[in-house]
Amino acid sequence: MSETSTEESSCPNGGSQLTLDGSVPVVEITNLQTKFGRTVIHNELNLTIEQGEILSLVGGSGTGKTVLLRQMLGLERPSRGCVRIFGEDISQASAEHLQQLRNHWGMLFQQGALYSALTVFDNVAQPMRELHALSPELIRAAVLLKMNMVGLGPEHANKMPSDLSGGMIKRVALARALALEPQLLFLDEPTAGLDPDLSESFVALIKSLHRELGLTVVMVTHDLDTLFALSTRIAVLAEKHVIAVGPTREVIQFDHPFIKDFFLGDRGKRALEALE
Ligand SMILES: Nc1ncnc2c1ncn2[C@@H]1O[C@H](COP(=O)(O)OP(=O)(O)OP(=O)(O)O)[C@@H](O)[C@H]1O
Repeated sequence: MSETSTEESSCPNGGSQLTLDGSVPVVEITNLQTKFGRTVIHNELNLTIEQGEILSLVGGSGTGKTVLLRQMLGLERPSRGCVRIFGEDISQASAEHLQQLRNHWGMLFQQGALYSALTVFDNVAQPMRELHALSPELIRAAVLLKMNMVGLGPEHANKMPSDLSGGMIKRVALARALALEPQLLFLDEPTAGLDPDLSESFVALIKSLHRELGLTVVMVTHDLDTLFALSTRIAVLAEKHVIAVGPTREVIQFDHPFIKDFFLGDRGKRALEALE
């Protein structure tokens, strides 16, 4: 885990605030502060994400979206405050426990991040093999099932990442992110680098997987079409914290220069019109 300047990163006693239906939120971030040296990136940042949401994080460049995502993944520790995932304080979790928790979430990195020396099959199988608990037959069946879920037939199993198009790399990376049947999926710029048609079909795939698997999704994206098509709520990062969070239509009404620029420029208006 990489270190920011840590002062007292911990959660208040007493456990998670329950949601309206009495369940524990999937993600609960409380009074989070992130400092690199003297530079404060986040301050008094709060965010709760409930089961089944697709929450998109947006904000200007350098507002700390990626850092926040990495903190939710347990890859970075905040300087202060609390990050609970499935009710567990992950900044206090031991490396071993964090590894177990990681099996409950999947991550799709921006560039796909496939192992270039491994075939499609082996890339998807890798998280399953790391469990050291599944037989080769079970892994084979599960890999083919995950490939099928993302629209890749068995004929692609022995291909190398260098043989794949950008859209296929994203699909393989998504199959790998889903390998351990996570309840929570993190997406970093899922449609970056895809042309509009591929982007649209990848969005449709995420939408159907979200529905079928009952996933909770946390996404960082600059792409307004992707944002509007997928998000059940949007959280806007500015001035070191979440300045607005809610359904798209509510957030875009919020009176803030970043929100006006980002959502109500020409591109934003076109994307909104396409949604109506
Ligand atoms: N390990 C680090 N050490 C020092 N500064 C860092 C570190 N990681 C991130 N930062 C700084 O924290 C700030 C937030 O970075 P982050 O990558 O989270 O921004 P972002 O909102 O994702 O930006 P973008 O939209 O441009 O990708 C940046 O100013 C970055 O330089």
